[in-house]
Amino acid sequence: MLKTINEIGMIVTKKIRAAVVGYGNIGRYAIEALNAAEDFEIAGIIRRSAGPVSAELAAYQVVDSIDKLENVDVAILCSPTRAIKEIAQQILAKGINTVDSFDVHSQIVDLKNTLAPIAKTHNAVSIVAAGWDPGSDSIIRTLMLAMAPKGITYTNFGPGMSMGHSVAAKSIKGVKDALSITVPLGTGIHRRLVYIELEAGADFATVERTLKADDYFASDETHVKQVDCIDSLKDMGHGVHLTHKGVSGATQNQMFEYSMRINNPALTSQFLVSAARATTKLPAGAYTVIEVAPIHFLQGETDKLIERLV
Ligand SMILES: NC(=O)C1=CN([C@@H]2O[C@H](COP(=O)(O)OP(=O)(O)OC[C@H]3O[C@@H](n4cnc5c(N)ncnc54)[C@H](OP(=O)(O)O)[C@@H]3O)[C@@H](O)[C@H]2O)C=CC1
Ligand SMILES: N[C@@H](CCCC(=O)C(=O)O)C(=O)O
Repeated sequence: MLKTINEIGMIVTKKIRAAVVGYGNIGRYAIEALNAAEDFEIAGIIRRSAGPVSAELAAYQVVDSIDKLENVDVAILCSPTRAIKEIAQQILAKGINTVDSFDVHSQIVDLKNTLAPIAKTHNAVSIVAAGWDPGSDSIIRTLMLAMAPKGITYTNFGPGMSMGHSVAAKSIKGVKDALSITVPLGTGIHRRLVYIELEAGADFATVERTLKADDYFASDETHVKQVDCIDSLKDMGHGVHLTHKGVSGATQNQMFEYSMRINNPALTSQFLVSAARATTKLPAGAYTVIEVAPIHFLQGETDKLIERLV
């Protein structure tokens, strides 16, 4: 809940009004997660083209610009990673908080530093890279390092569907649909199996070459296979096995593990909603998840949460 002061100076609480930007996999599950969170209400859904509204969205305002929605506290950006920087800048400049699950790890610092001055100028908050990896896994890696500051952490994904890699593959000219499966080879090394459904007349060899040169794939062993129908292969399950072996103080051989098997968009969207809540509790600026106090992600009174969790 948001605490605000009304016209006669009284403190009142109200639900956090969230807008969902982009109605793909993450967008769909974001609506589900918002509906399950009692401190949120859905201000509307922003699509590139508002078009005719499908039955499942009939209960919501579907618009092509955030300006057409009223009193939005936070925009949950469910757009492709490569569109996030542009969209976040525009929305923060209107004084509206943003959260995203931007997942190009090497560009997160740049994204945060680009958004921070805009957020501060317009009294808004942005939490970037707030899915599960980057996102909740980033917090686990941070904790592991706090518990054993010397040592090596391995992040082993899958096997499962990477949304980021699938979106990157789908964006290549000539690709109708794509599914990128991440296969763990151990010690943080992965193989990519990318299934591609081509547009009529597209050349497979050109698509394969373009895909293998894309930053999402260039540094991993990548196999591209042409198929007739992506939908018949698609399963949005994924997972991670994180390990850290290191040293606490001067004592060696400290071993930590963290594992999960998940529905990828459901977890990503849930954490985005938790991050959207956190934006309402922070001073203006841009943050990664490891810079946010964990309690800010949760609904409820501070003392009660401390009693339950600490
Ligand atoms: N950090 C993490 O842990 C994770 C991050 N992600 C990130 O989430 C992103 C979205 O994934 P997913 O929901 O599967 O993707 P989808 O392709 O299913 O959905 C993206 C939606 O964004 C809109 N869109 C499409 N192209 C553009 C564009 N060029 N510019 C602006 N908007 C566009 C469309 O919605 P509309 O037609 O309504 O406009 C589309 O449906 C991925 O790129 C991935 O990087 C995903 C999972 C985990
Ligand atoms: N960012 C990922 C989530 C983490 C898994 C991953 O990075 C991978 O499979 O390569 C995704 O978009 O699904």
